[in-house]
Amino acid sequence: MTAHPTTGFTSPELQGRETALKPGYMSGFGNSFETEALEGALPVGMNSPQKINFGLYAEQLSGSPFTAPQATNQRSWLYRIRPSVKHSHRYAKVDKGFMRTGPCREDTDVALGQMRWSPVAIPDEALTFVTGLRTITTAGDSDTQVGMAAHLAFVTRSMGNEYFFNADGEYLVVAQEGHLRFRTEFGVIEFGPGEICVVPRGVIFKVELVDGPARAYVCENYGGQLTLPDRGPIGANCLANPRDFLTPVAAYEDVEEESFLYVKWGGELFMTKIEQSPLDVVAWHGNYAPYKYDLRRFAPVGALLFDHPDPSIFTVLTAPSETPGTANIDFVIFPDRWMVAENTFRPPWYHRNLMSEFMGLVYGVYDAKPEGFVPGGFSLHNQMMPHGPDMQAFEHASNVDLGPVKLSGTMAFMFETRFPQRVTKYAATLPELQDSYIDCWQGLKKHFDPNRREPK
Ligand SMILES: O=C(O)Cc1cc(O)ccc1O
Ligand SMILES: [Fe+2]
Repeated sequence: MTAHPTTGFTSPELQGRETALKPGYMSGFGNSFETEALEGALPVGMNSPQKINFGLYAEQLSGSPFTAPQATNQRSWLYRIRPSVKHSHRYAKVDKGFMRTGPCREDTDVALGQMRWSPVAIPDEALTFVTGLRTITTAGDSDTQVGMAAHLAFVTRSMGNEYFFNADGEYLVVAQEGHLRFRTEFGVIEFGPGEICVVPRGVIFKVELVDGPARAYVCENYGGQLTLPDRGPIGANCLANPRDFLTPVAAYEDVEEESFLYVKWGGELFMTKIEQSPLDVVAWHGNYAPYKYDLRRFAPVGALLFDHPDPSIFTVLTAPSETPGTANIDFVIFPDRWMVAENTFRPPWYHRNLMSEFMGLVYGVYDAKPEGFVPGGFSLHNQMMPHGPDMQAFEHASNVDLGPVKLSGTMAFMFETRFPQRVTKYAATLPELQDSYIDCWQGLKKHFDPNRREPK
């Protein structure tokens, strides 16, 4: 496997070398990349010559309208053994299992309120990334390209001659247990707990296990692509830095055997049989491609003297809407960090929010919920539903001596959207749904005393 000579990112050369860059990846966010698995496969200076080296076909994959402004225009050119159109016969609708797509208003008896689930155990049955995808919430409408879905993915079996693409949105996959290998049209991405992988809408891939059964949280973005947030007065550095995003170098399969291509389109699942592997892209260039990111590379910026800033300072990626500052999705993390604020209630404040908040915990302890919110579990604080630290966290944070404290070994995250999130029937009927969640605030005491003044 060799990358394009001009990029310098050739995987064999990097193998075994102590380098910031992992073998097989190119660094940067939203770059115009170019990479070839066979030297000379990329046409030079043009996209579509009359004939292409090695008898390859040229194909454009557009992630934005052709006419999108330069800053949001996304497309890649793929040089492949056969064009994708040869990768499909007639599509047949197949059982979509527990996959749901917004708008989805399933009849559930679930009462309005704050919700939390214990981790759902990885099932014993054989599940691929496709059959093991279980939708927890949906928001907005995939047809109008607004909103999102939050899913759990259980993977107990690698996909062999099965491949998949999602026409309804892009996937942001947050590994929680076990490593996953995404073999995509663009190359191979391997990642595990603490890392994320983003697969843009329409990109064909299959998922393999690396070290045993895996569980992941997945955000499906129906809207415009996830991008880096503007840093404003923070300046040119910190938070998620572009160089830490890794896109794979080209890698292809030249496999002539019957394969099954699954397609999620319009909220339904379809399948078509093809005669060969669709991962036959020998070279590609462009800025529309999958990538991975290690969340531990996130450089947090926070309160240096007093008060608790809004969690938007921990935004890793954002999918903007047409309204400035009102995201279709913000992907926010709560990583290791020092707490140093003086005379401050340090955990999240009590709040009610226009945006709805789906949270998960990859590992460690979340400071607002030391009990009950455990790795692999998840919670939903929907539009305008009040929430905040549980009684135990409130009493502790209100009375503890405020020296510098490091929150270590922790990684919580939030999928935050401007839309209300509708809970699926699957999620509403899970035995892991915690009936007693709201009791965590029941013990909050009345401390009010008109004569009590805190010392200045
Ligand atoms: O609800 C939560 O736990 C997430 C959250 C964290 C925080 O520091 C401030 C606001 C917020 O919604
Ligand atoms: Fe919140």
